[in-house]
Amino acid sequence: MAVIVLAGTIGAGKSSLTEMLVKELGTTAFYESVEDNEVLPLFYSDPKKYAFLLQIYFLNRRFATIKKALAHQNNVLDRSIYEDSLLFHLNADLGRASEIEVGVYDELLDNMLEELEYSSFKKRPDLMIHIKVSFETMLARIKKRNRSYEQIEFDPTLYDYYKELNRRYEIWFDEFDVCPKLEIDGDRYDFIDDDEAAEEVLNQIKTKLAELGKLEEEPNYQTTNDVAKGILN
Ligand SMILES: Nc1ncnc2c1ncn2[C@@H]1O[C@H](COP(=O)(O)OP(=O)(O)OP(=O)(O)O)[C@@H](O)[C@H]1O
Ligand SMILES: Nc1nc(=O)c2ncn([C@H]3C[C@H](O)[C@@H](CO)O3)c2[nH]1
Repeated sequence: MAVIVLAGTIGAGKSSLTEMLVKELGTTAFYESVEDNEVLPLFYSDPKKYAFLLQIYFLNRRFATIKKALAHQNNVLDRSIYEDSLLFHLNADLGRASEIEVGVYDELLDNMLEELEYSSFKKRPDLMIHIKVSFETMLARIKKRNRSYEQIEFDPTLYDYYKELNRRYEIWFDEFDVCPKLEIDGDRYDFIDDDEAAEEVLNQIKTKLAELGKLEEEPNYQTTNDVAKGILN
């Protein structure tokens, strides 16, 4: 069984790579709640009012997703529960959550992580993949995807928010030690429009999975270096 989680800043390419990866590996995708998320547009229109509510919403949805995902043999999760705290604390540092809210949230998150770690699930991800992008690429991708409430034209303060978020993500990933990890260069590889880049990225992931013993022999799957062949075990 392999649980793969994709991490990265806003617009890094997590949903896109999730889709590619599940096709390649024949596994199941679990996407973050965006289109059906009624709190997200509220948060962007009034972050101070809705930061805490959005965070509780995401935490609840992520926990439910993890429970569902762990019922499957192999799966890919678009964004991990380990990033929630990073996003919330950035908002808290910007004065969008009170001290009490921060305390309640941190305790709730700890409780949920403990539940994943020690109770019936007993499961950490098998691989964390971080898509690293520069701030310039982050801005370009947010623009390209064009969700109205995420646009800097909609709220110019988002420029500093995005810049700080991207900076914190790099530190967060360097320090992340919950499970094996891999970084993909999202600036270098346009895995959306360039087939060779897509193949290269998939090969990097499959090679890492093979190193971890999470790919098994299967002739339909091949990497260019021939190290990793197979489906997730
Ligand atoms: N490597 C890439 N090269 C070029 N374009 C990309 C790449 N990755 C993603 N994109 C494009 O960038 C935009 C954002 O990608 P995507 O929605 O996958 O990001 P995300 O990390 O899931 O974002 P969010 O966390 O905000 O939901 C999309 O328009 C997508 O087509
Ligand atoms: N504040 C905040 N906390 C989270 O835990 C969180 N998770 C995702 N998001 C925002 C980023 C994208 O706009 C959009 C899709 O990723 O949702 C979050 N925002």
